[in-house]
Amino acid sequence: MAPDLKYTKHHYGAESDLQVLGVWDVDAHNRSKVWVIYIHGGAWRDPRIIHETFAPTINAILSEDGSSAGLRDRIAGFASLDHRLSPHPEFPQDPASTPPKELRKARHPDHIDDVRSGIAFLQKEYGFSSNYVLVGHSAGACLAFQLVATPAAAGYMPEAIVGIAGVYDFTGISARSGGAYAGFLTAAFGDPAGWDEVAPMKFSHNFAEYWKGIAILASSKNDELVDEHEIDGMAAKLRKDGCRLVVYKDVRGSHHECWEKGTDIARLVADTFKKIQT
Ligand SMILES: Nc1ccccc1C(=O)C[C@H](N)C(=O)O
Repeated sequence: MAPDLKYTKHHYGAESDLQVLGVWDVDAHNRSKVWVIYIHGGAWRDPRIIHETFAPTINAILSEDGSSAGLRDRIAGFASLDHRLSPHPEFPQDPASTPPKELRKARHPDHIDDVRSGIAFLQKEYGFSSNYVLVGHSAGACLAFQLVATPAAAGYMPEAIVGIAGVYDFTGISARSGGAYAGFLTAAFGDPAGWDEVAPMKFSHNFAEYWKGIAILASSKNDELVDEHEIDGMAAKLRKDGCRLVVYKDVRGSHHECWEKGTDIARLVADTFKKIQT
C-alpha cells in the first residue's frame, strides 16, 4: 500500500470503529503544499469499500508517469476517510451480539458528520486550511458536495472537489433504477419524502454561497450503476449557481474500476492541480 510513504491510521471518533482515517505522509507539515483527501463510495453501506481503497490512486499519482509528472513535489500528503455506514442486507449483523462500535446503523447526517469530523481532525493535526483537494467517488462525491453546502465547514473548505461517478439526486436515480436503489437510499437517508432536501442536485440554496472552490465532475460512459443524468444534473446545478466547473466524461470502465485501478483518478487529480493556485 503506497510502500514508500509513511502510513498512519488515526481514530477521529470514539463511537464507531469506522471513525478512522488513513494518512500517507509526503511532506505533511509543509503548509505551502496541498493535501489530497479521499472519500470512498459504496452506497453509504458497503463494508468492503473502505479508506484503504485509495491506495491504487496514490500509487498512480506517485508513479510520476504521464499526467502525474512533478505532482509529488506539490503534495503535503494523502488522507482517506472512513465514516459510519448504514446497514447492508447482504452483511447482516445481530444487534444483540455485535459490539456497539462494530454495528453499522448510521443514518444521515451520521455519514456527513463523520466526514466533517475527519477533516477537522486533519486540520487540527496539520493546519492546511483550504489547501486541499477533496476527491469523492460515488456516495463519496455526494458527501463532498454535502460538506461544502453547510457553513459548518467554513474556514476549511477545499480548494477543489473532484466528484467521480457521483450520486447527487436520490429521487431521480431511485426512480430510474426502477426502485432497485430505494433500499440503500432509505437506509442512508430515511423516508423518501426527505431525500431532496439533502441531495446535492436538489439543494435549494446556492453552492457558491459558502464555497468558492472549483468543481470537477467526472464520469464513465460504461458505468453500470450511475447513469449520465447524475453528472449532467449536478453540472447544471453548479453552473446555475455560478460555480467554477469542469466536466470530464472520459473515465474508463465500470463504476468501481476507477478506484480499483487508480490511473484515471490520478489524471483527474493532476488536472485539478493545474487549475488551482497553490
Ligand atoms: N455506489 C453505488 C451507486 C449506485 C448503486 C450501487 C452502488 C454500490 O456501490 C453498491 C454497493 N456495492 C452495495 O451493494 O452496497
